[in-house]
Formats: sequence, C-alpha cells, structure tokens
Amino acid sequence: MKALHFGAGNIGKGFIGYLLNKTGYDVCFADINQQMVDRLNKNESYIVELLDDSHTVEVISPVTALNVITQEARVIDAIVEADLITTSVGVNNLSRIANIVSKGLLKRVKENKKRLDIMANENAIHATSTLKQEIERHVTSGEMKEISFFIGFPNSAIDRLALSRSGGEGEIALVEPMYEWIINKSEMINLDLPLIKNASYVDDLEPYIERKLYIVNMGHAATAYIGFLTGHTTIQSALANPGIERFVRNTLNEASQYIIRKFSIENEDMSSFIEKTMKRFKNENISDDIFRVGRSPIRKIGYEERLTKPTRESFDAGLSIEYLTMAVAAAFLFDNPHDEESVILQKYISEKGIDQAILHFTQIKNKELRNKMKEKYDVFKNSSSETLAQLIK
Ligand SMILES: NC(=O)C1=CN([C@@H]2O[C@H](COP(=O)(O)OP(=O)(O)OC[C@H]3O[C@@H](n4cnc5c(N)ncnc54)[C@H](O)[C@@H]3O)[C@@H](O)[C@H]2O)C=CC1
Ligand SMILES: O=P(O)(O)OC[C@H]1O[C@](O)(CO)[C@@H](O)[C@@H]1O
Repeated sequence: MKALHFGAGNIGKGFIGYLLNKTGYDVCFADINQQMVDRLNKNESYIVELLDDSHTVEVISPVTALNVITQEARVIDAIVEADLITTSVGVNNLSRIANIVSKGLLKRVKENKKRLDIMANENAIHATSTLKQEIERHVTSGEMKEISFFIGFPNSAIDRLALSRSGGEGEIALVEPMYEWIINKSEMINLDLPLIKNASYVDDLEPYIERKLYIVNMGHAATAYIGFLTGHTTIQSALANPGIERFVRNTLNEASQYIIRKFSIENEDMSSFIEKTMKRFKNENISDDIFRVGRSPIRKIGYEERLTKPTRESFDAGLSIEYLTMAVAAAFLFDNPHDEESVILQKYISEKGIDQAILHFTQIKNKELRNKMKEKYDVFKNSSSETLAQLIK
C-alpha cells in the first residue's frame, strides 16, 4: 500500500508517517524543504524517539520523499498511484498545496478509478473540508463533481506532542508516548483498506475535535503566552511556577464549561481529561519552546480558534471568562521577531491600537466582551514580569 503525506515536519514524521508505516504503508513525504527531502531519501528511513523515561527508539522504514516544487510531475504521479493521501503542513498552508493536489486528482480520476481518501491532519476544525474548498478553487464544477465521485475528504482530529531534531543519524522525530488520531468514518469513501493502526473511527467528530482544540490546544497556547509574558522560555519551566500552573488550570476549567454543556460530558470525565492534559504539558522529558507552542498567534486568536471561541461562547452563556480573557490578552502581547504572524500582529497594534486589533483579529462583535479583553491587555502591558507573576496568582 502506498501513502503520500504532505508535510515531513514534526507531526508528519512523528505521528502520521509513523502510524501509516505501522499499518503497512510505504510512505512518501512531499515537502518544500529540500534538505529534509534529501535527508529522508539518503537513509530511506528516520528515527522516532519516545519522550518518556526510557527514550525508546524506533527506525521507520522504508520512506521516500519528494519536493513539491521541483518535482511536481512526480508528486502528481504519486497522487495518481496513492492508496491514501494525508497532510500535516499547517492549516494555513493547505491553500498552498491545493493546486498540485488538484492537478494530481484530475489526472487520477482519468487514469485510476480506485476510490481514495484524502485527510488533512491539522489543528483546526474541519481542516479536510478546508482543503476540499481550496481544491474547488482550482477546478471547474464539473471536474469537482468527478473528483467527488472517486475521492473522499474525511475530517480528523490529531493529538500528540511532536518535536524533532536533526543529528548525524538523520531525521529524528521526538514524540510523547500518548497519541490520538480520530477519523470521521462517515466521510470516508474507501472502506476497503485496513484500518490505520491505533486510530479511532467515529461517525461524529465534533466532540473530539472541539475538545482537542478548545481544551488541549487552548491550554497549551495559554501556557505559552503567559509563560512568555513572565519571562519563561519553555512550557515546562512556566508550569513549574505554581502561579502559572494555577492560571492554566483556571483557563482549562473555564473552557471546559463550554465543552461540558455543549456535548453533555460528565464533570468527572472532564476533570480527569484536564489532569491528563496538564501531565502531558508538564512532561519533564520534553523541553518545549514557548515560541514553538505560541507560534502563529493571529491564527490562534481567530474567531473559530482555540482562544476566542471558548471565550465568546462562555461569555454568551453567562459563564466565567476571567482567565480566558487574560489568555487572549496575553496572546496580543506575544512578541517574537522570528514569527511572521507575531510581527504582523505587533505592527498592527502599534499602528491601529489594541481596540481595533481585538476587533480585527478576533472578529468579536460584542463590545463588552472586547472591552474585557482590552482591560486585561492594558494591565498586562503596563506590568513588569514580576508584577505579572503576582497578578495571575
Ligand atoms: N507538533 C505538534 O505537536 C502538533 C502539530 N499539529 C498540527 O500538525 C500540523 C503540522 O505541525 P508540525 O508538524 O508541528 O509543523 P512543522 O513545521 O514541523 O511541519 C510542517 C511541514 O510542512 C511543510 N510544508 C509547509 N508548507 C508546505 C507546502 N506548501 N507543501 C509541502 N510541505 C509544506 C514544512 O516544510 C514542514 O516540513 C499543524 O497543522 C499543527 O497545528 C497537531 C498536533 C500536534
Ligand atoms: O500549529 P499549532 O496549532 O501550534 O500546533 C502545535 C500544537 O498542538 C499540540 O499538538 C497539542 O496537540 C502541541 O504540541 C502544539 O503546541
């Protein structure tokens, strides 16, 4: 079986490629990073190291890699021949792969009538549907109809802390032991393939993807932004501070009220989910950079995203948003000169002011809610990191 995976990054190698390999697929990675492509092709393998006390190491082989820009024709052929296509390029990059994927699918539906599923595995609600919409922009409605007859677009939710390092031994993916890949079976078109090893198949993805994004990713982002403001460089050092740990727990407790109500989840189940999540964040076998976890702040304060959605839903329901609004405010202060979105965000705030920035980036209509965020922003902005550490206690 052949799998084509777009994005040979941390999740591509450490999670998706790993499980596809375990299921029996020959995995071909498609990426824009030529050095990565060369390293993977040189060894026809990479290493996955578990971030637990034993640091177990596994070699993932065989793998190959293609450059989506310089080897377009070969990527298109790989689309024609694939039994499964997956991505983890970052949700904002789905529009960038849509052109080549469309070309491949148009060729495929002429030459290979086998049904095929494409799955975008990104931290976002309905990422695969987003990819499908992007593909629609590159083909006629008639072509899309033909594509939709043969190609399925199942959405999924993925969860695994994945980092990496490159060493003399080649590509090394560093991953926590725990992982969760949940796939919407009702959107699949090809049910003849073996199930992906240890993936879960459900008919309703919503509770899983919302819990992932609005609890796990929200809490992680909140840790990064508050950690940054209080002068920490890693998630682990931030959470070693009892005040920050309490702060993060409080954001998780607030956001969980929205999830509990929406999906009728038991309080006890949510509490144990939060405990598990905190334990993962605090994993001492990981040194997780604040800038990695806080990356792309504009994406993370978007209307449907991890910080904004639980805050506005909780506000509308009359629930507490004291800590969530602090987390949003901290995101607006995330200043990393190496992060394109952070640079754009800070420039926007300095030119147009925080009021306009909150409206522009969160798209929240309610002025009262925006003002609550602004109040927190003003307090944070005018506090030293020491005062801040006191404030969030
Ligand atoms: N790292 C993590 O712990 C987790 C990440 N995710 C999600 O997985 C996705 C990937 O994240 P990471 O692997 O951490 O990022 P990453 O930056 O390590 O990997 C992304 C890869 O995509 C490639 N890429 C970018 N644009 C491309 C394009 N146009 N065509 C082909 N390849 C392209 C990059 O060169 C890179 O190798 C994101 O959506 C992220 O939100 C989800 C759960 C955990
Ligand atoms: O691109 P994003 O959304 O920051 O994705 C990476 C984040 O998702 C997480 O996987 C949580 O599953 C974290 O490891 C990481 O902070």
